Amino acid sequence: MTAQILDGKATAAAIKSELAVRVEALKARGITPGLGTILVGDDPGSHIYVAGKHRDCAQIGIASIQRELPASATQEEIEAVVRELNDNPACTGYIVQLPLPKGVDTNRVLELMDPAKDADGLHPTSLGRLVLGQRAPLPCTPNGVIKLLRRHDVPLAGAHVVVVGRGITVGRSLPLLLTRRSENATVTQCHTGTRDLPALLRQADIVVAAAGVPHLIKPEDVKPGAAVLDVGVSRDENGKILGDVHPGVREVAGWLSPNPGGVGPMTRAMLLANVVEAAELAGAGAAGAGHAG
Ligand SMILES: Nc1nc2c(c(=O)[nH]1)N[C@@H](CN(C=O)c1ccc(C(=O)N[C@@H](CCC(=O)O)C(=O)O)cc1)CN2
Repeated sequence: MTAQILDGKATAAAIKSELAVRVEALKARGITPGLGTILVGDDPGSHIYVAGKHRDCAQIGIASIQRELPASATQEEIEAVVRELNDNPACTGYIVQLPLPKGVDTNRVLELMDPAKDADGLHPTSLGRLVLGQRAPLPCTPNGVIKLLRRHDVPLAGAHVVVVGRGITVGRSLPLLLTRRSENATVTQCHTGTRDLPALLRQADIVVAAAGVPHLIKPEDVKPGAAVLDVGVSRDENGKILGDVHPGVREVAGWLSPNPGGVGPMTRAMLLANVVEAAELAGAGAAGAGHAG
């Protein structure tokens, strides 16, 4: 068997075209969505991702507000930029690119953000709302995983999904999304402390590998026909991406999201979707207020 490729690049392009139409409609009503980014330090991956996010914005008509700080920035300096974007009316939503440099209190920075401007779904209020089943911006990579599966008709209801990883951008929140009634999957969450990971992987209908361990998922660990999504990113000495999934898995899996070209572009598309949706909601609120007055 050779796996069907879950093409994140093409799927993200289709989603971006749909979003461009919605941005045009917002602009016709005098609303211009603006995405802000706060990037601290020299992490090469983070610079690539943030540049990609602003390229995407330009493509679909979202305004860009970029803030960059050196790796030596203090907690206070970073927090001052957060406050500035909270107060900046051109910035309708923003993100703090993670990871922040060592020594910075990430949770304090995230908590200081105006939750109404959280474009990443990583503010404690957004994550709390997700737990409670309330409307909230969804974390971009988990939402991208689900949209990628849905747009390729991979069955989710009743599926056993093994999520490998417990980081805040993917592993922590993906099970929350997958177990909503609308998805109805059953999730086993694994991590570096999991005993006999291969035994659990072999039971999975869907594997989401987000551990950041190169080639952790081997062909013999995958049930024939399963969907395997490669989310983890490590880099070799030349900066080339090494995913969590061994290349041989392609011969066993039924579906495979490549890395690069799989979930990464979907993460960026879901960020744009959060920005557009927040602008639409704010616009609807403003219109409602106008009628009431
Ligand atoms: N504030 C956040 N920080 C981080 C998040 C996040 O969702 N919010 N997720 C990751 C990084 N990330 C988004 O910021 C991200 C990762 C990958 C890609 C992407 O398009 N990757 C390309 C390859 C690009 C390359 O050559 O390196 C692909 O997979 O094809 C976009 C965004 C951690 N931080």
